[in-house]
Amino acid sequence: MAVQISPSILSADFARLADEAARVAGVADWLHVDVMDNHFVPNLTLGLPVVEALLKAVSTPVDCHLMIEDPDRWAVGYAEAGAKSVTIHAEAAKAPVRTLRAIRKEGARAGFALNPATAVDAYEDLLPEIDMLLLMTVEPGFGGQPFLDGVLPKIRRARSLVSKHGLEVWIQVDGGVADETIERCAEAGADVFVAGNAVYGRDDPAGAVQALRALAEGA
Ligand SMILES: O=C(CO)[C@@H](O)[C@H](O)COP(=O)(O)O
Repeated sequence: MAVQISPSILSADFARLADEAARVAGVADWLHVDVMDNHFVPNLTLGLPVVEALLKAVSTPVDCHLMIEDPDRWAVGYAEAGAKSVTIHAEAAKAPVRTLRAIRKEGARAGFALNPATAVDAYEDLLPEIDMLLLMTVEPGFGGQPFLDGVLPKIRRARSLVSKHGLEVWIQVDGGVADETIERCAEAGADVFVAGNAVYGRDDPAGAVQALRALAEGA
C-alpha cells in the first residue's frame, strides 16, 4: 500500500479554508476534516454545511473524521455530500455495521476510528466492513499534542490482523504525526498519515507534505 498524506485543516486558518486547501492541492492525497461536536470531544469545529461548502471549493478528496456523538445518524450525510472517506468512532457508534455499509453505499470509503485506549482485537470481526482503520495517536479533540508512542504496538497488531484476513484495509494514524514520528508509524504498519501542525504550522505546507511522504516511504 502506497504512503498517503492527509493534512488536517484543524491547524489551518479557518477564515480561509479554501485557500488553505489550495496550498496542499496536487501534493496531498487527502484533505482531513475534523468534525467535532463538543460532546464526544471537548472541542467544537464545524459541521455538514461547512463541509458541503468546502467540497465545492476544493479539488483534493475530502477525508471526514467525525468526532461526534450519534455518528449513526450523521455519517451518511457527509458521504452524500461528496466526502470520499467518512470515519466514525468505535466509542460513539451504536450500529457500526449499518453505518459503515451506508457510507460505502454512497460511494465513500468507510473509516472506523479507535481512541488510544480502545483495543483493536475487539473489532477484528468488523474488519471486512472497514476500508480504513484510524488509530488515534493522541486523545481526540485538539491538534498540537505529543505523539503517544504507546499506540505503536496497536498499529503493529492492526497490520497483522489485516494481513491475517487478507484484507486491503488502510491504517491511518492521527495525532502528533510529524517529521520526528512518521517513520515509527510507517515501520509499525501505518500507510495513511494525518498531519496538522506538521503541515499547516510550516511556512511551506506543500513542502512539508513532500518531506513527510519521503520519510514514510523511506521507513
Ligand atoms: O483529530 C485530530 C485531533 O483530534 C487531529 O486530526 C489533529 O488535528 C492532528 O493535529 P496534529 O497533532 O497533527 O497537530
